Amino acid sequence: MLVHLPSVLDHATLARLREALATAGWTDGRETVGAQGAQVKRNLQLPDASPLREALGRDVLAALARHPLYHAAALPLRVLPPRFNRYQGGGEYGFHVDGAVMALEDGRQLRSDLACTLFLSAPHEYDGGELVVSDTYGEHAVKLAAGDAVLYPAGSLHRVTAVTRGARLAAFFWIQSLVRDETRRRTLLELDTAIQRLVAGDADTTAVLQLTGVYHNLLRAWSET
Ligand SMILES: O=C(O)CCC(=O)C(=O)O
Ligand SMILES: [Fe+2]
Repeated sequence: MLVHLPSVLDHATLARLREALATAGWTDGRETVGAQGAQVKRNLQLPDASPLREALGRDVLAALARHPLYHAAALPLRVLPPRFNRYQGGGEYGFHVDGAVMALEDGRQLRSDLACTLFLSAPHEYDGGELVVSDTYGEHAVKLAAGDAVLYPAGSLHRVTAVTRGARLAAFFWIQSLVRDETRRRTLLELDTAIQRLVAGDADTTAVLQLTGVYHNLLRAWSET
């Protein structure tokens, strides 16, 4: 399931992040992947130890914390601090699957259920740079407005096509969800969305209450902490 999260960043925050990244010190993106990833990865990243990455990563997480669809779709339990990447001059990232288990800074581990890319460049600023996610329905090319994000399964084959003009800036990170199974996560999102629609309309409040109970009881049954 791919979920589009519109307007994660407001204009002011987006402008501030872009200004900070314009003068940042970038390093080879191959530093954060294994041998297989290194064969297909051609991009730049902010180094993990960079204080700028930490500060901007906090801004990204704070913006996501205010986004209702992010919570409804991801049901986040743990999140890896965001990284920032830059593709330019033919830079690309070939088909790969993200590592299943990642180390958090506090020594705990994170199972990467979901990956998230937050676009920081507008589509007209670069050619190429589509995030292509392959699933049982085929390949989906994603290129979003600056400030928008997409959630996709970290276990899906995905790639970023070569950026042949301009530069593509993005933040990316991984999420361990309270609900590991994608079908269950999708069911909860659909139920949640339907309930929100009923609440916004003129629905029978007793029925809405009952459905809300069903939602929470399914979440209780399916969530792992
Ligand atoms: O740049 C992107 O949109 C995705 C990057 C990616 O797939 C990765 O770093 O594993
Ligand atoms: Fe990836």
